[in-house]
Amino acid sequence: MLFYNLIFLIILILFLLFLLRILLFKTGLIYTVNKLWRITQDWCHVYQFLTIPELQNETFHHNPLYTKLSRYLHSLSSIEDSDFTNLVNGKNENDIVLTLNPNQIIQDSFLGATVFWFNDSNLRKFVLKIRKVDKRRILRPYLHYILTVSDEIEEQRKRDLRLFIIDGGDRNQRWRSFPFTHPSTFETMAIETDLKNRVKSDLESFLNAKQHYHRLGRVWKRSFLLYGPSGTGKSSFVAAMANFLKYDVYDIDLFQIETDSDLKSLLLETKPKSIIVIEDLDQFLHENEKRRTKTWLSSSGLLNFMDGIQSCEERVTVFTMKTKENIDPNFLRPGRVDIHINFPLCNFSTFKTMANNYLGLKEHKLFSQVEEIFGKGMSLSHAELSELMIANRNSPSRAIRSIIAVLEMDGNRRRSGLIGRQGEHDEFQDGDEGEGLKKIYRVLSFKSTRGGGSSSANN
Ligand SMILES: Nc1ncnc2c1ncn2[C@@H]1O[C@H](COP(=O)(O)OP(=O)(O)OP(=O)(O)O)[C@@H](O)[C@H]1O
Ligand SMILES: [Mg+2]
Repeated sequence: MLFYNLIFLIILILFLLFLLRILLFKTGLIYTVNKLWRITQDWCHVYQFLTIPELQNETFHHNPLYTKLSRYLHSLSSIEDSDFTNLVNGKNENDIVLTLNPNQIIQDSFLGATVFWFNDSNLRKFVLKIRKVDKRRILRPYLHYILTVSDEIEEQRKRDLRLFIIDGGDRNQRWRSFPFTHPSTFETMAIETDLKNRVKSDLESFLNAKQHYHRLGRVWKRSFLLYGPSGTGKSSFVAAMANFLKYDVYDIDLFQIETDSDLKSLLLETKPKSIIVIEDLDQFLHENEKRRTKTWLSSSGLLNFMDGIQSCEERVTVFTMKTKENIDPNFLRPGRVDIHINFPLCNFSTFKTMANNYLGLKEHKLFSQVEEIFGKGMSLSHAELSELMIANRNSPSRAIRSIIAVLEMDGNRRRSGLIGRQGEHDEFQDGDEGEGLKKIYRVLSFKSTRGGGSSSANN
């Protein structure tokens, strides 16, 4: 009997403890208990207060430690849990950042010790409250740790990529920059795995090849030509390269450049660790042949740029064009362009990758029909396929049926010679769809005067 009573008592105690836990969490009592516990601890310890003022006492110069500490404190997760926190906009309009409220106390721990920080905004200083017993043990390594973390955060912030475009209006400040947030990566692009890996390893070896280039007396730069019809992913590939390398992007619209020296000075204003993109080079070269005005960028100016005469180190240059036909081979020779990558229209394999990415389809009964049509030589660009898939994303069967219909319609038209696919011919029109990176960044309000499964990569 006694045994059963004991078991009953244990179960009852466990149940009550369980209820108490729920009560504490749900009602905020746990918070009050924690606070009381902290006050009790405060009574038992001797604390020391260290201040970090914003201005250095005698000189009234800015105290760099204050900035670094502020960066560190604002990155702490405990700032989210504290009673009062300010919400302000970050550097980007869409960022919301938490900042320390005056007299708000936040907690941090280091090497087993707990320290407290608060912001005395009237006197513009941060105050560190640290137990005397911990001070000798942790203060130096803790401050050192703060500086290291703060530098890392700053480094990361600086590496938030930016897209630079030419500001036609401002003669003094030619480059205008915006956050580069394009989500394209080599993983999200439907391109052959082999090509993807070759490009990635080429870029990786470029990153580590500074000494190698210099030993050979060459400028440490790499250049790519991406060519293929419209909508096959050339601009998306540039974005993927930037995200892979963590390089900023400078988008050069050759139509906005008036003279050779203009191009030169623009290049000299670019920073290392950047990709310089020249979209639709073929279009420019063809139009340039027609114009021949004196105040226009010359072919030799462009060739000098490609040769790296301006010595722009640590840059990757990317040219895009629809076709290499009728292009002066001088522009394409090795050294000026290191790697040529062809961007053809989709084949069945790229279609399957995109069906998997966009529709979550690995297999479907209509796939054999699609394969047959691709086998007959009919095709669509990645842009066309992705549009059809996105528009019908709620019904994969409908998506594939509409792709089949468009492919067949396209094939019939092409057989009867009604249309030629854009980009298969050397037709270059003003206001062409291919405004490249600017098209991607249409969201930016800045207006410029003009826009500006792969098969092979060959050295
Ligand atoms: N390989 C790909 N994988 C997945 N989607 C792709 C791929 N290529 C293109 N797309 C889709 O097509 C759209 C257009 O691609 P993008 O602008 O990169 O083509 P482009 O070759 O630069 O065209 P243009 O010559 O007209 O400038 C992209 O936004 C993307 O949605
Ligand atoms: Mg493009």
